[in-house]
Amino acid sequence: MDWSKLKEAAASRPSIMELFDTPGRAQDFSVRVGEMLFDYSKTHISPESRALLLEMAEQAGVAAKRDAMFSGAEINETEGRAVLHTLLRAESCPDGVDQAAFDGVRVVLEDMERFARDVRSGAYQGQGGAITDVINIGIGGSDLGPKMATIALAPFHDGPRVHFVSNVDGADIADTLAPLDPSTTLVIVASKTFTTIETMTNARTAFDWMKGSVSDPAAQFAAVSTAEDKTGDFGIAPERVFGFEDWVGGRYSVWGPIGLPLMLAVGPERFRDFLAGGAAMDRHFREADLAENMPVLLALVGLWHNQGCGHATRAVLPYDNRLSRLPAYLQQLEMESNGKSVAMDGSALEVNSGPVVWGEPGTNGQHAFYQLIHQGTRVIPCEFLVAARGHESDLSHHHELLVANCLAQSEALMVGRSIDEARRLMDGKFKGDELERQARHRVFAGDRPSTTLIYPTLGARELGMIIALYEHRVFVEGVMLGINSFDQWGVELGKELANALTPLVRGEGDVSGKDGSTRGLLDYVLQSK
Ligand SMILES: O=P(O)(O)OC[C@H]1O[C@H](O)[C@H](O)[C@@H](O)[C@@H]1O
Repeated sequence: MDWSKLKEAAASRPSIMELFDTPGRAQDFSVRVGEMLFDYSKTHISPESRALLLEMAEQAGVAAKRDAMFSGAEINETEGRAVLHTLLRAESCPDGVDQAAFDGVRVVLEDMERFARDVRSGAYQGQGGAITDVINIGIGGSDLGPKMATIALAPFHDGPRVHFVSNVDGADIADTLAPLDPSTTLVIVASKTFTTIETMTNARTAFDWMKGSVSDPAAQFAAVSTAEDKTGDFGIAPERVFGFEDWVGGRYSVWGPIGLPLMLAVGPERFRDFLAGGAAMDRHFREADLAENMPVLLALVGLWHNQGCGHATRAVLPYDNRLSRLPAYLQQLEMESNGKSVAMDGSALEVNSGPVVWGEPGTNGQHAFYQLIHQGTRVIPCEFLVAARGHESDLSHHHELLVANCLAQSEALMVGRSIDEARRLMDGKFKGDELERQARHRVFAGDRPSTTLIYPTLGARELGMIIALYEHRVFVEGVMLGINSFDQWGVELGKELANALTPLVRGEGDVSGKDGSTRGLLDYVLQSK
């Protein structure tokens, strides 16, 4: 892929305000899927640079690679696997996919639904009565997705309380277990591999806690994994083991059994709405022309900012408090998928890989880091998300303020405040050189890009659409960068070294092979024991 034209186009970009001289820009640079609207007009992308980006998408074979993914081709070449998380939400068996795989997904979904109904109705009980609390023990993809989605759909919670434990830091599980009654708690051990050290350590701690109070602790455990044999070794009965296949990547797994805590919280019907939202975005992604395709356009905006303009980070700013974990979820989805230096063919990447993704919900971030976004020396493209309506109809004045703040931020970023305006503001308060000096601090350069994703209200369907939108965005960016978005070799080295260091932290073994810094830190730990 030749990135030089994109870099040239980015280097000679007109200002965003100039681009708005063309009538109809807001409509032309917006796209809808159902009632969801993505507005990318407040960026420096001109009709010409958009045409260039679309041409690059054509050249990269985005459409063919998308079709290959949906039909179950082994596009995860470094692990020899298909990439079929979309099958978890498919309404019919896609061409090319084995009918048995589709049927298998439906069977597990129905098993989950039966179990969720039993837990929610009290037909399945703990040894002290109906289940009041569920703890999901998992990390990475086995935690971030279900946790983010469970928080997002809080208005629909009508099941047991759901808690999440991920960190190997004993503080996480200790704080979670402290207020709970083991005899009415269900523990879900969620791990694709069922080998992840953090999850297995937390699961054993939870088991011991349970054993202290009930006669049959394993009876209050369920498991979600691709390694069903290992769940048996842990003592979990097969009827509470929900399996999935290795063609579902961890960070793409919330749609299947990894979503069990969400289903327990909101019920099987809402979970189906969540799946339907994902399937609706899949349909759009498969059927819409690239130029009208929301995930493709979101990806092109990302590539324009990162690989074109050289902006190394992007902020995800949900004006939707229940999407508070979306930035953390997207950090895994985007940075684990596209944080690579090697192209699919083993050659070094010629451009930067995926950006650093970060963010916090608005309006909180406004009172913390937006200063840098508005006046810092680096440009940070912002991605706003906002619902037109909140769930709290009796608090609509809160929501009006929320929406006004969201729109104000994207406007302020684009329009800025000139030195003349700043001088006018300071006039009368200061004079001469002091007026000039004071005015300069109050200038906003403006011309800073942002996009806005707006939807009627955050329901299960909308959440499904949003997550699938971002999944496909990551896919398109990965295709255009020529990388494999579906492996994660970069997490392995740290795990191996942690295993080797664990005995040294206990004071066992020889530290002489370690570097000076690591030896010094080990010394500190051992002396503090
Ligand atoms: O679900 P598990 O097998 O326990 O894996 C949990 C997580 O750990 C790994 O280190 C990967 O980087 C993640 O992609 C994965 O989601």
